[in-house]
Amino acid sequence: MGYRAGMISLNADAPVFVFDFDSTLVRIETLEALAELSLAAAPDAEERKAKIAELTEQAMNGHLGFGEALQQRLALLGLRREHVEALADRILDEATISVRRNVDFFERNAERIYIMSGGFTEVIAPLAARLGIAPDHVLANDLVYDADGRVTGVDEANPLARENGKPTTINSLNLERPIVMVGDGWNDAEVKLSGAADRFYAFTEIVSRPKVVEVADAVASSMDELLFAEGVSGRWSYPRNRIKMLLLENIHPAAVERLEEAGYSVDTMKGALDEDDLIEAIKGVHVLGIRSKTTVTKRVLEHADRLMAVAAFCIGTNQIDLDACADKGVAVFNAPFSNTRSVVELALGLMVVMMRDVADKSRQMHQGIWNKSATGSREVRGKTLGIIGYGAIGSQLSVLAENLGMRVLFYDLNERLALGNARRVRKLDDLLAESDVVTLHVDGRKDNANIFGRDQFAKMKHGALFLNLARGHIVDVDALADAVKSGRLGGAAVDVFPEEPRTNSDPFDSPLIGLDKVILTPHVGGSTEEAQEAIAEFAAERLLNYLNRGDTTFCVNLPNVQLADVTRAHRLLHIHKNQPGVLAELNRALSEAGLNILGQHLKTDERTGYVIIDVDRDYDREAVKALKQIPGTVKFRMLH
Ligand SMILES: NC(=O)c1ccc[n+]([C@@H]2O[C@H](COP(=O)([O-])OP(=O)(O)OC[C@H]3O[C@@H](n4cnc5c(N)ncnc54)[C@H](O)[C@@H]3O)[C@@H](O)[C@H]2O)c1
Ligand SMILES: O=C(O)CC[C@@H](O)C(=O)O
Repeated sequence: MGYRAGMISLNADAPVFVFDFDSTLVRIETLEALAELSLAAAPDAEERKAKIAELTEQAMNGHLGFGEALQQRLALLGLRREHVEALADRILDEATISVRRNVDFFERNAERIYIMSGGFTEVIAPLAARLGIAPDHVLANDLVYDADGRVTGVDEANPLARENGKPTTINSLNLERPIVMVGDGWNDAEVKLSGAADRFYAFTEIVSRPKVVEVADAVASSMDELLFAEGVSGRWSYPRNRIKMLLLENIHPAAVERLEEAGYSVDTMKGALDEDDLIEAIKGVHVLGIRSKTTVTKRVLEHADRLMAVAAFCIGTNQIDLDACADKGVAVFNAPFSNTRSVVELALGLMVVMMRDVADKSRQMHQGIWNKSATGSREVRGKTLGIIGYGAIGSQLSVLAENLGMRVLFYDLNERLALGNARRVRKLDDLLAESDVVTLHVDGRKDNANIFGRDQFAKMKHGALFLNLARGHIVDVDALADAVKSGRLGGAAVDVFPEEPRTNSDPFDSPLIGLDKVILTPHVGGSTEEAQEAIAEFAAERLLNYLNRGDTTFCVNLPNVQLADVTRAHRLLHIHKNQPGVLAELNRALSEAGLNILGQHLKTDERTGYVIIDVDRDYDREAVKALKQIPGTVKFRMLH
């Protein structure tokens, strides 16, 4: 279980915290979990479990006295010692996610923390031990067993077995005030309502009960939120669940899982949004996740009131106005490698399929035509492959194509290391004149619009094959359609188009539709299960590193700075326009604020400067705000 360490300490005048257990420190209700174990073989298991769940809800909402509900539920359970032990054995895995994230808070402040539950000491004990909470700070019911290990009830002398058990228990302890009660149920609310606690937080990470929320002093949807609200000097400068992420275009669930596990609030949508809808949706959003169909324009950014980062869960970032993002201090990330192998495999497959005319043969077969013939059907072995754009995809394709026995030529604007026996050509025309197959793998920068048109098709070998799995706007599709119709090209495979539908329910149109010798695929070069999962993990990690520690490694529009976690320091992150004087002003403000600087990094590009300063935690919080006022400041945030 991924528990984390850090530094969160309470001041001497801090409150005593009393935490409920079920649906607060753990995501389960103990009695329901025990029912799963004890009723596994019972013929009427479902009925009894439903009854137990109903009694739990009634008690938690205050419709049934807790003591009575406990007795009735125990009677339905048929519980034995081994069931209780089995649940205790796995209770660490049931800890609530935000509790795992804040285990250091419990460890460091165990003396001011109690766990109080109508559940059972034996089940709570392992988690309490993991959180550093001593047994005498665990207030819960003790089960009574008969000689055969059957549970016969609970220790009736314990007030927690009866109505108003929690307030009675707290009062009997004579704890220092103030006391903060945290829980999801009505019996937790009762502690405050009876005056036994000073503040009550309705804890809603697992379940939110309107009646409980209504009487609460505040709602804590996670431990982070609770610590923030209580002003506990903690690991996080801002509760993570208040940071809203919007992921569009059916991004793989692994990303959602990773980001939610880290404590952020994530909303998802299946399709892309057009500019107007995105303008509406982006308000209040801190992080936007997209793929290739969502365009992030300057106009969208003008309405992005909270945006800190955009993640392209793909390679291409041509759909994002990168400069406008930099000018707003919005960091943009992508996943430059994760789907490259998938594109390469599809390109190779399409080459073989086109060389053998498989698509047309398959279409004929579906029409009942048996056309067994070798005419026009060739091997790829020995043919010349011309790769335009020898980057992550082009260069991998080069290696695999050589392994199939192809001769490889490539053309790239930049110097690139030729892999294997591949040969770099200086002029595109030379590549076009020599290649049996020409494949495009250049990036989607604006300058690449229509770089491949009538002139280029005219310079290709007669009957050569053409592939575009890069970006739609790079190729003049009318010219491509004419080149196929005229027989100049022997075939084409196209995965990307100048106009692509935003969602699977929108229509698709292209001059290439219906042409023989043309294979069309709906921009799926990188759409494999492996690639999508790998992208999700890669991009989510980049976002977390940026949000949690300011690391901009792999950022495509801000200076890249690799940073370690913030420990024993507060981190100030200052993004500014790269203009004279900002750094001098920054240092002046830092010295005026009396900060003890533990570490400093500065990196600039032509547009932007990024300064990261780790400072001793003892400083004047107000003085630091002066950093925001420095002329040229684009964004300032703090992490601790
Ligand atoms: N079909 C899909 O699903 C899919 C999936 C992933 C990537 N892509 C696209 O594939 C393309 C290649 O991706 P990559 O990761 O290999 O990119 P990359 O940035 O690693 O490589 C691109 C290469 O093209 C070169 N280049 C750029 N413009 C050029 C030009 N006009 N002439 C010659 N060379 C030029 C660059 O110097 C670079 O070496 C991108 O457009 C990307 O968006 C498509
Ligand atoms: O998944 C997508 O929408 C785009 C895939 C591909 O074009 C990329 O840029 O990685």
